[in-house]
Amino acid sequence: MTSVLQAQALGKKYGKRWALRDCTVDIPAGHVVGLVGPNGAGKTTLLKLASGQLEPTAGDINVLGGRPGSTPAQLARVGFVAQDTPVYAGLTVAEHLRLGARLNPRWDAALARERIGQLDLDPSHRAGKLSGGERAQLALTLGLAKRPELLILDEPVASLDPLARRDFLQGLTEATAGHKLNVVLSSHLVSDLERVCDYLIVLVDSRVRMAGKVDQLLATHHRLTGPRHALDRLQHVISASHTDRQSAVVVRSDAPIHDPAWTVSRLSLEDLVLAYMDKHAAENRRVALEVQR
Ligand SMILES: Nc1ncnc2c1ncn2[C@@H]1O[C@H](COP(=O)(O)OP(=O)(O)OP(=O)(O)O)[C@@H](O)[C@H]1O
Repeated sequence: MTSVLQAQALGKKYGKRWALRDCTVDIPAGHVVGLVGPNGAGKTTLLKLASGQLEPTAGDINVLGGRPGSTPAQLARVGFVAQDTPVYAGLTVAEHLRLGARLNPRWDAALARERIGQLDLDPSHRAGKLSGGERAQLALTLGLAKRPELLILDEPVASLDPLARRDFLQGLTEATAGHKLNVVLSSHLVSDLERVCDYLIVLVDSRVRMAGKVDQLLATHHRLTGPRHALDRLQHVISASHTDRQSAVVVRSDAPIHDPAWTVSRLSLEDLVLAYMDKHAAENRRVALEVQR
């Protein structure tokens, strides 16, 4: 299998309003995939459609070769950790594990016990009394012990302090290193995604603006600074900002840029994501295409 998730013209309406519209995406297998985009881009809606919690209003979605949530077997293959790391406040850590064992046919009790031990969580502690970081770790443990083929995490670290975020992401990296686990993780924190993801998708207004392996994306995008009049010599402009004479431009190019008018520097992943999220970016790309003609 080459894709874990394929969506074709996928749409979801709440009442009269589209939350996700005409979304076409192909998420390859064998990666820890970061999903990033502005508020309201449709990330949570897409992830809920992928885990079978929502039904599409339009289009098709296919996860691990099946329709999300269509059968108990399909449900068992996909794990989902929602925003705000949902756990039952009144249940103890041990009761969460027992519940996980009862609800999940592929439950890995040894993995769950081992992780809870490593995290130094008291099994008799009620989840409502755990810190935000501990709750997130408990939710991740439940997601991993389900032994899914695809684990979906929707902004799992949003409310955590930097130390708890680091511990959570480290736990995720360790868990994925040992197993053939596909992960799709949404977050606004690009630096966090950079730490764990080897593939990145930027979703803006339901559309995939950028997708690819992180190392390839960084190798094929460049920041250029130079005189504004040299702008029309550039192709594949992703974003641009100008002063009267100077322009700072993000371009996509597989080949090195040798035009002496431009000073070329490397981009951070965060700058690259911002360039694609820039609301003028689509307009810039259109201009670049016109320049090419
Ligand atoms: N249950 C709902 N009822 C009505 N509208 C909704 C519902 N859930 C989401 N929406 C709307 O759908 C759009 C997409 O929301 P979604 O939560 O998927 O975006 P997102 O990219 O995950 O945003 P964020 O980064 O803020 O979490 C938004 O305009 C949102 O207001």
